[in-house]
Amino acid sequence: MRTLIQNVQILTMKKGEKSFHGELLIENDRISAIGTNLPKTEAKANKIIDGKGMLAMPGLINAHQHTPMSLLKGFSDDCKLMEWLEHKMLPAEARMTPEDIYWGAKLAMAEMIKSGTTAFADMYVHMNEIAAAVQETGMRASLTRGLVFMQNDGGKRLTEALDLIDRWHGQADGRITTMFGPHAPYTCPPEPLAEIIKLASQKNLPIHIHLAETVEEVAKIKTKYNCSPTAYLHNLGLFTEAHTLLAHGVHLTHGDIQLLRGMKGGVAHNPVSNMKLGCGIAPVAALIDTSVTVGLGTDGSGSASTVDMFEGIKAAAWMQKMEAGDPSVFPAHQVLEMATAESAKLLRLDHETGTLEAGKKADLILVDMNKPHLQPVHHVESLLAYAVNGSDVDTTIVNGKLLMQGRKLLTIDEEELLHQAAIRARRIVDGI
Ligand SMILES: CSC[C@H]1O[C@@H](n2cnc3c(O)ncnc32)[C@H](O)[C@@H]1O
Ligand SMILES: [Zn+2]
Repeated sequence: MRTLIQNVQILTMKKGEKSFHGELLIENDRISAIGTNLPKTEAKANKIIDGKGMLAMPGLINAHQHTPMSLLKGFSDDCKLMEWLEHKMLPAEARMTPEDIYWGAKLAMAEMIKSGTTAFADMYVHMNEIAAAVQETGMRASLTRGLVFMQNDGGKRLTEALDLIDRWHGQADGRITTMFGPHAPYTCPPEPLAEIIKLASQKNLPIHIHLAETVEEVAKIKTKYNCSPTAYLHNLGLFTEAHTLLAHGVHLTHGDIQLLRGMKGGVAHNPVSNMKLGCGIAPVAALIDTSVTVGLGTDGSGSASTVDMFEGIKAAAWMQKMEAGDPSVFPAHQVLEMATAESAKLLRLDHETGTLEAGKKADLILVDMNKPHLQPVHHVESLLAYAVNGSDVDTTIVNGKLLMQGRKLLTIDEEELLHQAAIRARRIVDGI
């Protein structure tokens, strides 16, 4: 199958490359050619997409998500993280059936496809159902069985994590990869955490974990282990043993950031969730100055209310400009890079996605720029970072396959999805 997208403005997100008018040829799952006036592309194509008025860019990569929490959006807002988690989310999650997880995950995937996300990192439970939803929807995902060791059934959960890895790593035409997912320093004692780090190192698989999200977490770990959450993970060898995706990293001291220097992986910054839960402002500039990779995530819509990465892009830029008291920090190109190429590094997918290049996977979106709020186009990247909304995405392509065109979902029955989500969400929260 060869698809040609012609007559389109292209932003590759390759370092130092400006946007240009041209064409892009997709052969099966990969980009085979990209540029201006490519020779004989029309003759080679089975399908032609006219990109007039559109902007082609790499699909956005959501580096931290809990997809089934889409069923809990708006259920508990305006309260502190621990209260939100312990009194609202956990009781609701205890009522979710595997089928609820499947439909909740699919609901988040529909929202992601419709707002320009092509790949995401997920941490949750009942991962077979989430993997099945990924297989059907056509998205790319790095899946993690979240591991909480507060009760005695941690062993069973670890077995489930290993089962996810055995069954799904590399499946769905390679669109699914897996990680280990110890939930957070405050839910994972040293012994099981050390075991997980050893397993991740042996299997050469990454670890996805929440870190230093609240001041309460920092105080808890200090009381329990007499160190910071970051030092706790460092002392267990995490940052040298495994590629690590750290979600949040809000409360990091200068000393903590030094412990992250040279780590494989990096930090998923979740500005919307952090602001909405009143957690604080992550030291993104200091992390980047220390050569720590910082990608962008939304967190689940149970906290963030939305998994629209274009909202995250705006929030990240504005939050850092405000914090620095300097509008020149985090310019448009840099925040777009966080949501694409840098997030790809966190998912260990940068050899395949994150930029538009011949040879890479065809994971890309077309943004419809022919709208009042997106005209005139002085600087494409400024509009993408500060003016585009998720609903401006017209077309979403993953692994060379169209998942949405003209805003119509092509792999999901939207009507059935909305019906299932509504009845299930009502049942789950009823009486909590
Ligand atoms: C064991 S699966 C994942 C687990 O994480 C919970 N969760 C969702 N968002 C957050 C967050 O911001 N901080 C900590 N934990 C979070 C989710 O409810 C699941 O129980
Ligand atoms: Zn989270």
